[in-house]
Amino acid sequence: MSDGQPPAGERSLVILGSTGSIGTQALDVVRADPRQRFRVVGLAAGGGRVELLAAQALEHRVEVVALSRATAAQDLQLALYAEAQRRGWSAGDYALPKILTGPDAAAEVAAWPCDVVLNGMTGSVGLGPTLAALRAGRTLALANKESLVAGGPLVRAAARPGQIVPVDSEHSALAQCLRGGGPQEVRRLVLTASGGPFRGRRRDELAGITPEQALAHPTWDMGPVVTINSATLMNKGLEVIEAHELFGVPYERIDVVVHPQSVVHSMVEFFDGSTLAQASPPDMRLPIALALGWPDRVEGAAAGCDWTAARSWEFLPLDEEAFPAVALAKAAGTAGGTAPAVLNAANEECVAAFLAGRLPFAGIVDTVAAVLSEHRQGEHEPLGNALTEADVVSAESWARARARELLGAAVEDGG
Ligand SMILES: NC(=O)C1=CN([C@@H]2O[C@H](COP(=O)(O)OP(=O)(O)OC[C@H]3O[C@@H](n4cnc5c(N)ncnc54)[C@H](OP(=O)(O)O)[C@@H]3O)[C@@H](O)[C@H]2O)C=CC1
Ligand SMILES: CC(=O)[C@@H](O)[C@H](O)COP(=O)(O)O
Ligand SMILES: [Mn+2]
Repeated sequence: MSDGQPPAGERSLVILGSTGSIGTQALDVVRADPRQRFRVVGLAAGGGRVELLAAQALEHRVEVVALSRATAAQDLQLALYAEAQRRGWSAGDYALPKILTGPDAAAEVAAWPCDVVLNGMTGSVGLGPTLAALRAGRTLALANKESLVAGGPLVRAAARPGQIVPVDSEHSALAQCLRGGGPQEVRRLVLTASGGPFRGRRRDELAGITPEQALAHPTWDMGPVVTINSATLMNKGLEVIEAHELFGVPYERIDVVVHPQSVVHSMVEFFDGSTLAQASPPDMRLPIALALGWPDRVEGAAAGCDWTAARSWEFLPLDEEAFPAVALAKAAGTAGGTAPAVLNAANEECVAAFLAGRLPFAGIVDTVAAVLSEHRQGEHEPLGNALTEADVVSAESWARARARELLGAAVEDGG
C-alpha cells in the first residue's frame, strides 16, 4: 500500500510446522487466495527440511523463523543465502529473518505479533506453542490435536470463546454444522472415520503389517504420525477427545462411524432428530482456508463434490474388537486428568517404534493400553481437572519411559 498501511481485512499469520503436510498446504492456500489477504510473518519447524524452510521464508519475506533443533540454525543460514542466490537476489533486495532456536522457539514465534497462529506441528510438543498463542491473544487455527488431548483443561482455561478455530477435518465439519444450531440443541456428534488401510480386517489379520503398508492411507495424503494413527484408529480416538474438549459434548454423546470415502467429514444430530453433515472431497486446503479466514470462507479453496456421476457413500459400524483404540481413548478421556496425556505420549512412542521396525502393528494399541492401565492402577492416578502444565510434563515423561520399557527399547529420553 502506498500509505504504508496494510490492506483492509489483511490477516497476518504465523505457521508452526510450515514444512509439513498441513504447513505446506496452508502456504498453498495463502498463495491461491483470490483476495490475497493473508500475509505470513513467522514460521516454525523442527529443522529437518531447511532448504524448504528457507524457500518459504524468502518467498513470504517473513520476519521470524523458529527451529526446534538448534544445530540446524547454521544450515538454515546457508540455505537462506543459497535460496537468495537461486532467486537472483542481491543483498539489498531482502532482509534475512530473525532466527530463533531451541525447544521454546516455536512457542516464542506463536506469541509473535500477528492475527492468526496455525499450529500444524505434530505431537504433544505442540502444547507449549498452543498455550503461548492463546495467552498472547492470537486466534489459534488448530491442527495439532495432540495439544488438546494432552492438555485439554489447560487449553480451555487459556482460551476465550471463539479463540480456537479447528483445522482437523472432522472438527471443522462439526464447527460448520454447529453454525446451524446452538450447542444446547445437540443430541450427538458423529465423527466419520475412513477406517484406514486395514478396514475390514479382523484382529488376527493385523499381523505382519509393514510401515509401508500402514503408511498407505486410502483417502488422505498426510504426515507419517497421523497416517499411522489413522491405520490403528488411534487418530479417531484422539479426535473424540479433541471433539469433547472443543465442543463440550460428553463422551457418551460422541459417536464414530466408518465412512470409507472420506467425503462426509462429520455430522451433528440435533435434539429434534435432524442431522447436518458437511461434505467435500478429501482436501485439507478447505478446512485450513476456512480456519485462516474464519468466519469467512476463502473462495475456491478446494474443489466441491461432483454430482454429475453416480457414486455411493457408505456408513458402517466400527469393529471395536479389531480396532480398540477409540474405546481406549474414550476411557482415557472419561478418566480425565493426565490420562489423555498418558494415552497420547505412549502412543507417540509406540508409533515411532513401529516405524523403526521395533514393534508389530497390533503392538501399538496393546502397549498404549498397558501403559494406560498401569497409570490408572498405580501411583500416577489421574488428578481430576485441576491439571497443571507440570502434571502433564511429568505424566508424559512417565508414560514415554514406561512405554519404552515395555517395548524393551534402550532409547535415550528426550526424543
Ligand atoms: N496432514 C493432515 O492432513 C492432517 C494433520 N492433522 C494434524 O496436524 C498436525 C500436523 O500433521 P502433519 O502436517 O501431517 O505432520 P508432518 O509430519 O507432515 O509435519 C509436521 C511439522 O511439524 C514440524 N515440527 C516437528 N517437530 C517440531 C518442533 N519441535 N517444533 C517446531 N516444529 C516441529 C515439522 O518440521 P520438520 O519438517 O523440520 O520436521 C513439520 O513442519 C498433527 O497434529 C496432525 O494430527 C490433522 C488433520 C489432517
Ligand atoms: C484429514 C484428517 O482430518 C485426518 O485426521 C483424517 O481424519 C484421517 O483419516 P481417518 O483417521 O478417518 O482415517
Ligand atoms: Mn481428522
